[in-house]
Amino acid sequence: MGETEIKKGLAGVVVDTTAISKVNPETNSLLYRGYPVQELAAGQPFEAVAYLLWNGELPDPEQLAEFERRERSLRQLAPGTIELLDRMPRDAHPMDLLRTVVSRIGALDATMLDQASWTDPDADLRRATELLAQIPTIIAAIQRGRRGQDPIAPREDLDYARNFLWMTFGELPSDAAVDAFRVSLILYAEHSFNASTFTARVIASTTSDLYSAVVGAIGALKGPLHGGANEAVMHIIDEIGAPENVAPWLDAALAKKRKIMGFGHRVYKRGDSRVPTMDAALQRLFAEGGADVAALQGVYTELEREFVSRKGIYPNLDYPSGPAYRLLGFDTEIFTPLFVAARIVGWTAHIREQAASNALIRPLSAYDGPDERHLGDSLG
Ligand SMILES: CC(=O)SCCNC(=O)CCNC(=O)[C@H](O)C(C)(C)COP(=O)(O)OP(=O)(O)OC[C@H]1O[C@@H](n2cnc3c(N)ncnc32)[C@H](O)[C@@H]1OP(=O)(O)O
Ligand SMILES: O=C([O-])CC(=O)C(=O)O
Repeated sequence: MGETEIKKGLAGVVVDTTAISKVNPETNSLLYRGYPVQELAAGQPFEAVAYLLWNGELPDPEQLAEFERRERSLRQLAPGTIELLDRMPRDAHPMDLLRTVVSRIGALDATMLDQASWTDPDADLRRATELLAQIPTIIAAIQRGRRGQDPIAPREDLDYARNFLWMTFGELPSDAAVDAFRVSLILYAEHSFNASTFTARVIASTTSDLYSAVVGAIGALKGPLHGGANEAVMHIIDEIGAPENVAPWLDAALAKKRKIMGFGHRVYKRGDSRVPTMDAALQRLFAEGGADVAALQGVYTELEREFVSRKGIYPNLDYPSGPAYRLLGFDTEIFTPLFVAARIVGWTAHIREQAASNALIRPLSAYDGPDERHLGDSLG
């Protein structure tokens, strides 16, 4: 391979510019269009953050009202969607169900018949808004289907976060619970060139369409090294069971060289900028009490303390989000779809940014297979 330096996993490689967000591991900060994400999470509606990421500026009150009106008007699913879900295995992974339904939304969009429209920025904003509005309706139906319950229709009198919880559970939780959900959506909405966003940008770079890019991104997010970690965190916490089991469990896991899900990050090496905000929301949920909270809180606290002190590897956003989603009442397998619901904003912002200044993404590889040989060689 000569002098070629291989950057395995593209680690440390800067492949393009972006104006959407800035992840800064030096200052442990994350800016959305210049605003610290903590400031946005402190009080902005998720809808305002979506508007900001797509348009570059926060909406004024009229713009926000118009954006909310439009999002609320688009929440209904196309005919046949629930029937499609019913025809798939009820115990299929919700990410596979969601990926399939999103793909169908693309097939139903008549503008896909016109190739010239595939990368049209206005059409893409319309498509992105429809996906933003409909993904919660799909996820809520999947969650209810897993419990043998019928879907609940969206309500236009409720904001995004409340409507999502209403469609899932048929009741509204406490204000602290709604707020923890809103905070998680804002923190999950965008994170520069992470694996799923980069996947979306690779697909967009071929001048394919937004739906194809989103379906690919859903596939990339599903992996436990990326978004699937919020589900995997919960499996680990359930496996440990009680705080006193943490140390022996960790001894065995590390001896087997298991990855401890919800810890570590490709970019942040001294802690994920979003964790303190999500952890504070989780602590407010813990304070509300309820069944099994003590064991969950105990394992969560002890595993972080023990793993950080042993390895110096810090929690990422998936670590507090998993337990928060458990306390909100979602099945563990629904956690990564919830990440999709938020990240659709970042993905589609990046797909439009890629299209606006496109270059086909096609890196090089260093060949290390057999030297040139010929079919006749083996005949001796
Ligand atoms: C929202 C998100 O997508 S955030 C990421 C969610 N993913 C997870 O939580 C999965 C668990 N974490 C990991 O697998 C990793 O930390 C990743 C994939 C996120 C980042 O990995 P990379 O940047 O490639 O770092 P890499 O995996 O090389 O880790 C460096 C070292 O730390 C160790 N390490 C990193 N994370 C962990 C972990 N969670 N558990 C155990 N060891 C870990 C590695 O084993 C490696 O050790 P070594 O040098 O002795 O081989
Ligand atoms: O940035 C990454 O590599 C993963 C991540 O935290 C995210 O996508 O939110």
